Amino acid sequence: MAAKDATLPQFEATALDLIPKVASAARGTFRTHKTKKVQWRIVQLRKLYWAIEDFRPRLIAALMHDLHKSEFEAVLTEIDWLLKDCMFMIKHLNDFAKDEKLGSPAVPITYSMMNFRTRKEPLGAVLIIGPYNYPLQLLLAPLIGAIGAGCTAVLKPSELTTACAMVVKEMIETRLDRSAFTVVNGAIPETNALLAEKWDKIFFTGSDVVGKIVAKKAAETLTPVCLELGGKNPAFVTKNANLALAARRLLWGKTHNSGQVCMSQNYVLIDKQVVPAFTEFLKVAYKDMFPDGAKASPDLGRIVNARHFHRIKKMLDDTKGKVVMGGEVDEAELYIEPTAVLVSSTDDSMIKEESFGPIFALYPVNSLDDALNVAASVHRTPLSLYTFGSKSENERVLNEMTSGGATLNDSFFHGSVNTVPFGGVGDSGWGSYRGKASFDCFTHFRTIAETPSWADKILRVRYMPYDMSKMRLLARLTTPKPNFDRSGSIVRGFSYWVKLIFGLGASSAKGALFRWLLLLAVNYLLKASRAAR
Ligand SMILES: NC(=O)c1ccc[n+]([C@@H]2O[C@H](COP(=O)([O-])OP(=O)(O)OC[C@H]3O[C@@H](n4cnc5c(N)ncnc54)[C@H](O)[C@@H]3O)[C@@H](O)[C@H]2O)c1
Ligand SMILES: CC1=C(/C=C/C(C)=C/C=C/C(C)=C/C=C/C=C(C)/C=C/C=C(C)/C=C/C=C(\C)C=O)C(C)(C)CCC1
Repeated sequence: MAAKDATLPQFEATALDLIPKVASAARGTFRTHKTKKVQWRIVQLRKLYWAIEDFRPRLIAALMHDLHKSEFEAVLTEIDWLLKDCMFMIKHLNDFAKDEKLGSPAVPITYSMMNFRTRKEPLGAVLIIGPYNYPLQLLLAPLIGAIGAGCTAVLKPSELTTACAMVVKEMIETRLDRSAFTVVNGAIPETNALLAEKWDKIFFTGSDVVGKIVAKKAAETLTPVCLELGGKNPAFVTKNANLALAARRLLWGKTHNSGQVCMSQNYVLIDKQVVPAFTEFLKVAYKDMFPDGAKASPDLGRIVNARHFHRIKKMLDDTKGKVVMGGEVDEAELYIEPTAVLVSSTDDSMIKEESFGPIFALYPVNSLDDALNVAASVHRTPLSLYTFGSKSENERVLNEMTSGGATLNDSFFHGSVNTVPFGGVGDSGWGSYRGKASFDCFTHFRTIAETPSWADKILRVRYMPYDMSKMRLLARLTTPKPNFDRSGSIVRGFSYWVKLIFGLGASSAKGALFRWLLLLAVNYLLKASRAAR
C-alpha cells in the first residue's frame, strides 16, 4: 500500500480544440451500440476494478499530495469505496438491466394481453463533472453508474486536485475502452467547452453557484442534469441527547477529510441549558482524537488550497462569536484547527456561509420549536440534517424539516454506505445515485407495449365512427367506481358490505383468498380431529 515510490505527473489541461472531438467520439461510440451489451459493460467494470487496484499506490500518493489525505481515509472513502461500487454493479447488473414486466396494479387486467414491460435503455453519451474534496470517489462512482447503464462518458475532474486529475486520466484512458471513456482536464474554459457540447445527461457535483451555470447551459438543449450540491446542514442537540456521544460524533463529522464534506454539519442548534456541558464534551473528544494536538496528527487532512484556506479563515475572522474549541490556523501548512464557535445570531459569518472545512457554529436555542424555526430560516432544503434527542424529538425534527438525507444520533452515516441512494432536495441537489440508483440515474425507463393482432376484435371500439353505447360498456369494464363521496369520506354502500362479508373483512382480493383458505383449512382440521376422537 506504500505510496512513497509512486511518481505523480504534472497537471496538464486538455487542449481546447480537442474537446469537441472528444465529445463527438463519445457520441459516435454510443451510436455503434456496443455499450448496450451487458457483457461488454461488465468487462469494463471488471477492468475498472483492476485499474483502481493496480493504481492504488499512485492514487494514495495523489490524495496525499492534493489534500494531505491520510492513507486510512484514502482507502476507506475513495479506493475501497470504489472497489465495492464496482463489485456491487458487476454482481447485480444482469438483474438491473433486464426488461421488467409491468403487471397489476400498473396495468389493468383488461390490458394484460399487451405484454407491457419496461426496457432499461442507456441515456447515451454523458458528461461527469467532479469536485475536489473526494476527487476519486465523487468522479468515479457516477462513472460506475454510467458504465452499468450502458452509456459512454467523458469525465472532468476538479482542477484543484491536480495529481488525482492526472492519475485518473492515465488510469481511465489506458485501462478502459478509450473510444467510450475519456478524461478532459482543465478549469473553467475547458468545462465551458464541454458544456457547449450536446450530452444525453450531465452529472455535476460541486457548488450551487456552478450548479446553476451547469443547469442553465443544460436547459438550452433540454439536457437532463443530476446535481449534487452543497448545503448549510444543521444538527439539533436537545437536552435529552447523550451529550458526550453527540459531541464525539459531530466532531468526527468535522475532522474527517478536514470537514471538506458536503454533508457535514455547518451549525449545531443546541438547547441553551446544555451548552456548557456539550462544550466540555467536545474538548474531551478532541483530546481523545488528537492527544498531541490536531496539527501534529498524521490523520487530519489539510485545506485544498490557499483560496479555500482564506475563505474558511475569513469566516473565523468575521465572526462575532466566541471560539470554544480550537481556533488555530497556519497558512504555510494550509492548516485549520477543528474549531467550534459559539454564536448568537444567524447573521453571523459562521452560519451564513457553508463552512466546507473543519469549523462549525454552536447556536443556543430555547426550545425545539425555536431550533426548527432557525433552521428553516437558514436553509429550508439542506443536503443533510442530524438530530440528537429523545425518540419523539428526533421524529419531530424529521417530520418538520426536510433535507436530502438525515442521520439520527450521529453525523453523516446515511451517506457513509456506498449502496444506499444519496442526493439532495430542492436547491441542495436534483436526483440521486449510489447502488441501484446509480444505474437508474443514467437509464431511460422506456415503457413498451405489444398489441397482439388477434386483439383487434376487442380493441375495435376505439376506431371511428365512434359508438357511445360501446363507450359506456368500455367505461363499465375499465373505469373503477369511487368508494368515497365528495367530502372525501368512505361510502359504505351495498358493494362495501358485500365485499366485507364475502371477503371476510380483507381489504384485497389476495387477502380475501388467504382468509378463505385459512377458514377452510381450520374447518378441515377441526373435522379431522372430531373424526379421530
Ligand atoms: N452533494 C454532493 O455530493 C457534493 C459533494 C462534494 C462537494 N459538494 C459541494 O461542492 C462544493 C465544493 O466543491 P468544489 O469547490 O470542487 O465545487 P465547484 O463548484 O467550485 O467545482 C466543481 C467543478 O466545477 C468546475 N467549475 C468551477 N467553476 C466553474 C465555472 N465557473 N464554470 C464551469 N465549471 C466550473 C470545476 O472545475 C469542478 O470540476 C461545496 O459547495 C460542496 O458542498 C457537493
Ligand atoms: C470490524 C468488525 C465488525 C464491524 C465493524 C464496523 C461496522 C465498523 C464500522 C466503521 C465505520 C462506521 C466506519 C466509518 C465509515 C465512514 C465512511 C465510509 C465515510 C464516508 C464518507 C463519504 C462517502 C463522503 C462523501 C462525501 C460527499 C458525498 C460530499 O462531500 C463487526 C462488528 C461486524 C464484526 C467484528 C469485526
